[in-house]
Parts: sequence; structure tokens; C-alpha cells
Amino acid sequence: MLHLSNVTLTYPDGENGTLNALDSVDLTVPAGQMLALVGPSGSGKSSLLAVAGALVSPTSGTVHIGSTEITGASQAERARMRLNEIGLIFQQPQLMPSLTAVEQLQLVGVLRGHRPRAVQDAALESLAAVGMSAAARRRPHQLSGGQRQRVNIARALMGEPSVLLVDEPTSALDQHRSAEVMELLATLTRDRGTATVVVTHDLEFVEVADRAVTLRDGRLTAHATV
Ligand SMILES: Nc1ncnc2c1ncn2[C@@H]1O[C@H](COP(=O)(O)OP(=O)(O)OP(=O)(O)O)[C@@H](O)[C@H]1O
Repeated sequence: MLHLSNVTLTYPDGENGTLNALDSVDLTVPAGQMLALVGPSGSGKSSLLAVAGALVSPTSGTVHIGSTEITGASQAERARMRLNEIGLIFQQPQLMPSLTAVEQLQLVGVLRGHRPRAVQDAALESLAAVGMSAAARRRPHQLSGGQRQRVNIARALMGEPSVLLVDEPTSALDQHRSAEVMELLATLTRDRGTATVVVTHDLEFVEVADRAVTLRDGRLTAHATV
């Protein structure tokens, strides 16, 4: 479960002014639900993901992941949450050119202090969950854009996160592949019980989500029912 309560994020703006990138945002995403987040450019979508992902501390308000309040947590605890509880998926898959698909995932395990062999099964299982078993030994240049995004998603699942934060996952993909990736995210959300937030510009994919909200000037409003 992801819960934001009265979250405001303020940046300095101009000489003496300030700008509320997020303004009194209340949001709850239960486990196993996928929320679509839409809104015009500059409305605060990336800011919301950054705050929910413990990358940026809000100016005021609280963020809970499960029963842990990440806003009040120490630096070390926030780092632990980022590693173990939060899966981040960005627009462009950031894959290492020299590593195979399975090695990209094993690297996450190694960063957590495990040996590559010890995390191989988890890596292969994660690739299977996104339909990429057959391409486990391929390097990024041998994969299509859609396949690279699947590896990216599989990597985010490696720590069995309870929260998945996804920023425009389909912006580099054609319509058909975009639909596949959104369906995959919806399935993973249900199967793994993650609280998932997907930023999307594409209103067509909003209906794949359980619920949609719109950000405008940092304020959240309900989107038309989906
Ligand atoms: N580090 C920063 N310093 C100052 N202002 C910032 C900073 N980051 C974001 N902003 C401002 O906060 C507001 C929200 O930005 P944000 O990137 O969250 O919007 P967005 O909805 O993700 O936009 P886009 O769809 O273009 O990516 C914008 O007005 C932006 O200029």
C-alpha cells in the first residue's frame, strides 16, 4: 500500500517566489491496484513519483509504504526502502550495453550483496514473468525496444517491491507494443500485489488501470471513471 497524505513539494521560483510542484496531495494506492496518473507537462507527475519513491522529501505531509513512514525515516532507512520496497521504471530502459538480459537482473542482486549464482534463479524467474525467458542470454542491442522495456520491468521486480513507480513506460514504443507493456504491468500488479502508479500521456491506456487521477498545477483531481 502506498499512501500520500497532504503532501506539498515547494521549489524556489524567481526572485522571492515559490512554486508548489505538489499541492496538498492525498492519494492511496492499495496493494494489487494500478493507478494511472495523467496531467499536462509540468503538472507535477515526476515530482509525485520522486516523492513516492523516497528520492525527494516533500516540504510537508507524509508518505507511507505499508506501515513505514518514509518521510520520517533516516537516510539509511530510505535507502533500504528504495532497494527493497520500491521498483522504479523509467521511460527509457537504462540497461548496461555489455550485459545479457539475465546479467542485468543479477547485477541488482549483486548490489544487494549476493553472489551472481545465488540470484540467478530469481533473475530467470523474473524474466519468465515478463515473457523473456527465451532472450535471457541476449544483450540489449539484440533486443527490440519492447523487449528492452520488459527486461527493465523484470529488473524492477527483482527485489519483490511492494510499490512500482512507472514513468511513461510506452513513450518509446509503437501502439501495439505500448498496449502489451501496459497489459503486462496490470497483470504483474495483480499477480504480485504491488501498489502501482503509472504516469502516462496516452489516454487510451488509462482504461487498463483500476483507477485514474489527474494532476493540474500540483493538485490532484479524480479522472473520469474508468
Ligand atoms: N528541481 C526543481 N527545481 C525547481 N522547480 C522544479 C524542479 N523540478 C521540477 N520543478 C517544477 O515543478 C513543476 C512540476 O514538475 P514535474 O517535472 O513534476 O512535472 P511533470 O508533470 O512530470 O512534467 P512532464 O510531463 O513535462 O515531465 C514544474 O513547474 C517544474 O518546472
